[in-house]
Amino acid sequence: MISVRELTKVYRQPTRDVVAIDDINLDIDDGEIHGIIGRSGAGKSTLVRCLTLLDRPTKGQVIVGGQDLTAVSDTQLRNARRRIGMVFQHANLLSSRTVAENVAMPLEIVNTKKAERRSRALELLELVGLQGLEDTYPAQLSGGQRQRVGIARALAADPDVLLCDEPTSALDPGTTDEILSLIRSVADRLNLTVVVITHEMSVVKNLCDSVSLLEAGAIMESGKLSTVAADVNSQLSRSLLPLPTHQPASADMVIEAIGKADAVNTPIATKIAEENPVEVEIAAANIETLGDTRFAHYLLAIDSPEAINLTGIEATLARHGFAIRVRAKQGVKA
Ligand SMILES: Nc1ncnc2c1ncn2[C@@H]1O[C@H](COP(=O)(O)OP(=O)(O)OP(=O)(O)O)[C@@H](O)[C@H]1O
Repeated sequence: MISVRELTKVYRQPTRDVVAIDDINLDIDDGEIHGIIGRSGAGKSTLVRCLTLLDRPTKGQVIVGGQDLTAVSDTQLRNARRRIGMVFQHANLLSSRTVAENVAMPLEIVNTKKAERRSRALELLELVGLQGLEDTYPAQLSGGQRQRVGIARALAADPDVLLCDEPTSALDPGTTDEILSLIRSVADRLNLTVVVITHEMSVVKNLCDSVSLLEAGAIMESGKLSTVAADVNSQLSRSLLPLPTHQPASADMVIEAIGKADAVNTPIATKIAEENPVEVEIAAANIETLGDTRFAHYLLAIDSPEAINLTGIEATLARHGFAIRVRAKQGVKA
């Protein structure tokens, strides 16, 4: 549905060039909700502008529904943009217009008749849970309600793609949860492909099927949430399944292990101790559900009076479905 190929954006400045987007490749399937997470300055805003061609990429392609937006005429681009609904951090509603008129604005631009605009607005307001508020004004609404209006407006022209730029960054945690479940439910119902730009891992955890980590304009990691989380060497996994910060001062060996699904039910410390001549302590643990899958992330402190046979421990963990990363191994057999 959405393919990005070798996308690059360089801002030319008098003294230096700023590479804001650096050779990005990305494929997002139909109906998928993809999160792009990055810190301030990572290039998120530039990427959003390049995805909609509001900013011309220096190089590369943005292909939406089989159409390369970098290679079409201005008229074709305007039409293509109508298939992409935008949700912003602040709903950016017009204060002089009613809620229904705000929702219908994308239809006004394409000269849809007034009665039809009204009926579409009412339908969408019901979809986002704001029935009865059609004739109120934005100032009479809460932040969460305003964002619901923003979502309804993004859906007015019946898009295939929803591009959400920090959709919950201005909201409190409870309202954030409500807006994320609304995005999920409209995406499912209308079979939308969704791109969510965020700096918050909780948005990725609660909403997305897949994720990319953007750093200094480049994608460092990308994949399905369940695959990325299970990768013990992944930077994203460490943020998706964070371990408590208080961890053991020392042990002969310290291992991080991540398992998912059935592996979560295994008493892994007992299994290691049964199969290897060592003592095992679970020094830190995090058990979480991402999407439909349960994950266990452990920090195992292993001690032994003798040199430790790492291969044996690795075999036990692998047999029970755990991927591991050895953090410290002063007690390991050479
Ligand atoms: N118009 C511009 N001219 C020059 N440099 C720019 C321009 N827009 C962005 N940049 C630079 O590109 C890089 C990426 O900026 P961008 O605003 O896309 O990051 P961001 O991840 O959206 O950050 P934030 O979350 O703080 O908005 C930064 O180094 C920024 O200074």
